[in-house]
Amino acid sequence: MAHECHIVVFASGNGSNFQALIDALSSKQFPSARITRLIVNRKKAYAVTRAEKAGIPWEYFNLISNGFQRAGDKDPQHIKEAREKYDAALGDLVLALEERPQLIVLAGWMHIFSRAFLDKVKGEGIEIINLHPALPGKYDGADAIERAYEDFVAGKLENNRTGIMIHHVIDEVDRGDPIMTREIPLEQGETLDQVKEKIHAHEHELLVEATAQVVKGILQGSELHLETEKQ
Ligand SMILES: Nc1nc2c(c(=O)[nH]1)N[C@@H](CN(C=O)c1ccc(C(=O)N[C@@H](CCC(=O)O)C(=O)O)cc1)CN2
Ligand SMILES: NCC(=O)N[C@@H]1O[C@H](COP(=O)([O-])[O-])[C@@H](O)[C@H]1O
Repeated sequence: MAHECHIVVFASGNGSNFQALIDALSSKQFPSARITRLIVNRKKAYAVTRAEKAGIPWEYFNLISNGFQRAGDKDPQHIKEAREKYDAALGDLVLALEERPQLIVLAGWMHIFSRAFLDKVKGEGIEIINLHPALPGKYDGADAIERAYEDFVAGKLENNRTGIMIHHVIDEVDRGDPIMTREIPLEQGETLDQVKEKIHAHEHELLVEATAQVVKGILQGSELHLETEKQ
């Protein structure tokens, strides 16, 4: 049977990048892969609607509504412990999936993982990649597009260019090795919404390209493993 790469997508919002992956995987050009689950941490994420339309099972798993953190609790130690318990439970959830993934794609997932998730999942050989709307080493964290645009308007954006990247996920946020990057020039007079629209269009392309590259590597690795086992 042809080997197939199982992908779990994590999202927190609209899911347009998730949709780009759904559409790409239905084409013959994409290497053998299937999105076996969507995981969201926001109940109203439109990504859920996209999953339902595509017949992809989905799971809502939230730090507060699943009881890991009390709403309004501001104690830093409580928050740290709650996040670690949530992350460990989310890792267990992934590892318990009937179709265990070989790849996790963070497509607009707005939660910073602790090592409680990363070590558990990576320890089982599952790769994690993330889409970030900035170039390596620039605008780490949330609201990257808005911050780059603010610098552009203030005449402080280097070469009047921002960009996007897909990178391996490590503990340090947005500092994992880049897989693919793309520079995006900003033009005088562009509004923030126009810039966002332009960036999202590039994201949809690059995320598909980068995911296909990672999937090919996973499939080749599996074939090599199977060959070795036969010897
Ligand atoms: N350990 C890692 N976790 C995550 C990474 C990563 O590289 N390492 N990438 C992020 C995705 N991301 C940027 O690409 C990102 C997402 C969210 C945040 C953030 O500040 N989150 C806050 C909550 C914000 C909110 O709920 O609106 C938080 O988690 O407290 C920063 C960067 C995914 N995880
Ligand atoms: N730091 C992570 C981050 O900012 N990710 C960004 O969230 C958006 C999700 O859009 P989508 O829900 O339409 O795919 C995308 O722009 C993605 O780069």
